Amino acid sequence: MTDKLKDAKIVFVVGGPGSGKGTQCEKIVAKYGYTHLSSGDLLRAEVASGSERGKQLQAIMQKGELVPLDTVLDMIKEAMIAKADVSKGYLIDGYPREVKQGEEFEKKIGAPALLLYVDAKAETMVKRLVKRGETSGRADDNEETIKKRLDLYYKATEPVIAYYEKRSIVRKINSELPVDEVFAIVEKAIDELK
Ligand SMILES: Nc1ncnc2c1ncn2[C@H]1C[C@H](O)[C@@H](COP(=O)(O)OP(=O)(O)OP(=O)(O)O)O1
Ligand SMILES: Nc1ncnc2c1ncn2[C@H]1C[C@H](O)[C@@H](COP(=O)(O)O)O1
Ligand SMILES: [Mg+2]
Repeated sequence: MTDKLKDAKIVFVVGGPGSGKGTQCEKIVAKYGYTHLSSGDLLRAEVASGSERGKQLQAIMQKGELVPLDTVLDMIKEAMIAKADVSKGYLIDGYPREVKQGEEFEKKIGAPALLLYVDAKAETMVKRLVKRGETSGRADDNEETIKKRLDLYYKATEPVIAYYEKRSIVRKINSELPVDEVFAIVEKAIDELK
């Protein structure tokens, strides 16, 4: 574990592709001043840098697959340390994607205080992503890759929720509702943390 992060308030934000994780994180940042770290955004920044590693990551992400655990965990840890002196809390969005990622995070960084489980129906997620794909420029917002991302979510990521439910830190958020109504549920979960 890293000393600089030993007292960090950590919130995992988990949910299917297009469930609304990033949308809710933005609202949490605006109200609570937390640090938002999306593993997907960190990876896309590496891709955008044009590095050799970025090229390899792009190929994996375009197929809707998961990048290697160490790559993403190192990026998150580095970004957390960079904000350690000023952060009021961390939103770790899109991580863990599988139980092993959660275990390794806890060994190397620390334990989450809360897991926000952003829940929407598959049909809703697909519709949102297809629409987002009209303007996002994301190489993975196309129907073929969306299907793979969804399949992988149900297979690899849903078990993460069951794993943390045993510790009673999971708050399920109904993301079928309009954005502000979803946020009202999120606020209650964050307020309980204080
Ligand atoms: N409650 C909502 N109602 C309607 N549209 C929503 C809602 N929440 C988010 N959206 C829209 C905004 C985006 O265009 C799209 C996906 O939301 P977003 O927050 O980017 O999802 P996400 O971060 O979970 O997806 P990804 O896993 O692909 O990063 O859906
Ligand atoms: N935590 C992660 N582990 C492995 N791969 C990841 C992780 N977070 C993001 N990725 C890769 C694979 C995803 O399909 C893309 C996009 O992520 P998103 O959360 O939808 O922005 O990046
Ligand atoms: Mg997102």
